[in-house]
Amino acid sequence: MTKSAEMSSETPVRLPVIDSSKQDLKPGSADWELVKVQVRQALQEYGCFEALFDKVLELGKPLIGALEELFDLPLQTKTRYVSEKVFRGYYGPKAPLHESMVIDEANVAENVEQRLTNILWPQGNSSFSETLLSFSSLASGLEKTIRRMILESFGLEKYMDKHMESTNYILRVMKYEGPHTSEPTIGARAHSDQNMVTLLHQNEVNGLEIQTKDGEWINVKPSPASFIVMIGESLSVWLNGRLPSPYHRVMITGNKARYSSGLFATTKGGYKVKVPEELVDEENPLLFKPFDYEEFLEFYSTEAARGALGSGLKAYCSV
Ligand SMILES: O=C(O)CCC(=O)C(=O)O
Ligand SMILES: [Fe+2]
Repeated sequence: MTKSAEMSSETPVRLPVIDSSKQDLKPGSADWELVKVQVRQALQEYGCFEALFDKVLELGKPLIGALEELFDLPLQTKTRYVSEKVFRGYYGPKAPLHESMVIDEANVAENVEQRLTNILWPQGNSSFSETLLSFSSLASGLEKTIRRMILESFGLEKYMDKHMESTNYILRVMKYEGPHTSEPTIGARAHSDQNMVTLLHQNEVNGLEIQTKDGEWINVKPSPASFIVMIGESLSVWLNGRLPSPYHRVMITGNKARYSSGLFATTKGGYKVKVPEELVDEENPLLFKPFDYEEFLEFYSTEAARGALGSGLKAYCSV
């Protein structure tokens, strides 16, 4: 672990950076077609890229302020936030570093307000709700653009409405305590995301690392005006393996806390994720069976299943 962390600090490889802020980024425009090609290339190679998106810059400060306010609450307040669904609610503090809160349908105002904010602040906290909502709607808007580009790049845009109708935007906000050492310390173990597409934004404390096809770890140093965009296993499966979902981890050093926010586009329960017939032929046999993401999560939530499945979703639904 230490060895590869050292290697990563020396590697000059950088994630592709794609300007996604252009005013007229409308389907069919020249800019759209250009960005679409860049997105497809980056995802093919890394399953991931840095999307410059000016509008997120001004949200940075209020967002980090909201996360500080949230994680500074007493533990007995934070643990009031629970959910009957797996992988939602409050997690932590996990030794030694990590806490997080996860909420469903984070782009829906009433949901954020009633299910999260009012539980933590019974007297209300509208600026907190508004800040989280602004982040979720900005990120989900960009996610839609990117999803459309990906689908178009495979000639599969006719599935776009179905994709959007079945999407649940989950927000996960995270705090990693600084370990007070210059030795890289694990904040999040190496994993690939199991959902469709992930968009990440962080404060100035770096730590995210992405593994390349060659097994090298890239240190991600995002601009404050960007999102890191990553393909999850669900989309990789839907595309019959055509795009990779990258392995990544978080390594923390130093004294400052790292805050990050992730918008996870997932598939609602009751919808099957099924490889489109256009991607299956003699040369490309069907690799994955249709699955329900929420059923998968239920199954995956037990320690034993995680051990048995190893790589997660792909093992669960492989033909
Ligand atoms: O904190 C980050 O930047 C990444 C977190 C992550 O990989 C995850 O929540 O799946
Ligand atoms: Fe992740």
